[in-house]
Amino acid sequence: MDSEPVNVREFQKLAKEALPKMHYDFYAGGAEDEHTLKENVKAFQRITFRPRILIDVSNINMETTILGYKISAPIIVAPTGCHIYAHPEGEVVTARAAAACNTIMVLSFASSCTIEEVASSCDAVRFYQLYVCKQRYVSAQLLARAESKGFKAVVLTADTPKIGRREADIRNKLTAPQSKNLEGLLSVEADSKGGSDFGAFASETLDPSLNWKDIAWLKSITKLPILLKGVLTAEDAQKAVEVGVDAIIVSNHGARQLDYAPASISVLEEVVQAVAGAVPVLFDGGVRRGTDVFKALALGAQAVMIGRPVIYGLAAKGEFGVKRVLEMLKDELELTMSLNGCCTVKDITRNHVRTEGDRLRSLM
Ligand SMILES: Cc1cc2nc3c(=O)[nH]c(=O)nc-3n(C[C@H](O)[C@H](O)[C@H](O)COP(=O)(O)O)c2cc1C
Ligand SMILES: CC(C)CC(=O)C(=O)O
Repeated sequence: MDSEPVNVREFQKLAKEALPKMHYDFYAGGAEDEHTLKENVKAFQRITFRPRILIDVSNINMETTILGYKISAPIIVAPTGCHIYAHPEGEVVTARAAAACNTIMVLSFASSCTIEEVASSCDAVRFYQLYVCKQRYVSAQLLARAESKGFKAVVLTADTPKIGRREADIRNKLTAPQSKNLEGLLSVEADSKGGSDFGAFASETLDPSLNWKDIAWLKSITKLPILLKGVLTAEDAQKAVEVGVDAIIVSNHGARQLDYAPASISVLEEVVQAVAGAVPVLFDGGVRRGTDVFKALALGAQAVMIGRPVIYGLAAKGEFGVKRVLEMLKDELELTMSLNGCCTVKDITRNHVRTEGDRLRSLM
């Protein structure tokens, strides 16, 4: 592509050109037939607006707060592993870009850079994403390090008791992650049996016995607020509130875990209704446009998290690329708010969107 990208999707093409196939496929891929991967994006396309007119939109304010922390717009950086494949300096660069955009980055447990490197890269509010390992002391130690380095919340990813079947990674024989955080704590060597070493490492490391009772364990080892990531049903949303998490993240892990899990946006409202305002609900999966951000907010999300586009920005143009991705989404959100007649994020309501469900109900 000769010209500068004009939207977030165009960064994907640049990233594909910039990266070795094995690493591009790791970032871009989903589980099995990638049905959910496509649905995450397509389901947004089935939601339309009910824009309101003749509202003074000369001043738009996108600011919001997450767990009391002010951010410039309801768009934050999702936890994604292995940024070193996209940029030689890895997550440190992503962290700087997020900070420059006045937003929160969630640092992945599978980050290439250490917690300490990211913490000292720049001043910003950051959250830490936790996987629970079979060797629980590893998770406990990493969380303690994040807490001592000023991370403000822990995102417990609950949709990965085992790693999803990512066939591109198996075909490419993806190598195990380079994780400086784990040095001295855990070996990344694993027997892939001819498939992906990355998958083999994850299978040997993730604790499939993790269950609802372990939220009490997590609370016993940290004072940080807990966000539970991977909720897709009303039942689990209610349980999450009962066990006392501080926020819920509606997510299907960017369609990398269970294929034929629902598109995240298609279940957001179900979760929001079940939670009934008890805790904030965040959202991720398939957000590629400011219009997508608006739709998620209209269906009850407090903020959205961005996964792949951030990595594509990093791979294509480093810190500038991540900033551009976040700015493009913010600019598009601002315009979408203006054209829907909303001056602040609080003005965005359920009445501003029409979902597939609404259309079906209107036919009955
Ligand atoms: C390359 C890649 C690595 C990921 N690594 C993690 C991870 O370490 N922890 C986690 O909770 N989620 C991880 N995710 C899932 C993201 O946090 C997020 O749920 C997803 O990417 C959102 O969908 P999107 O990519 O369509 O924006 C990863 C996603 C991708 C694409
Ligand atoms: C399973 C992890 C080690 C990484 C991850 O969450 C991902 O690649 O989606």
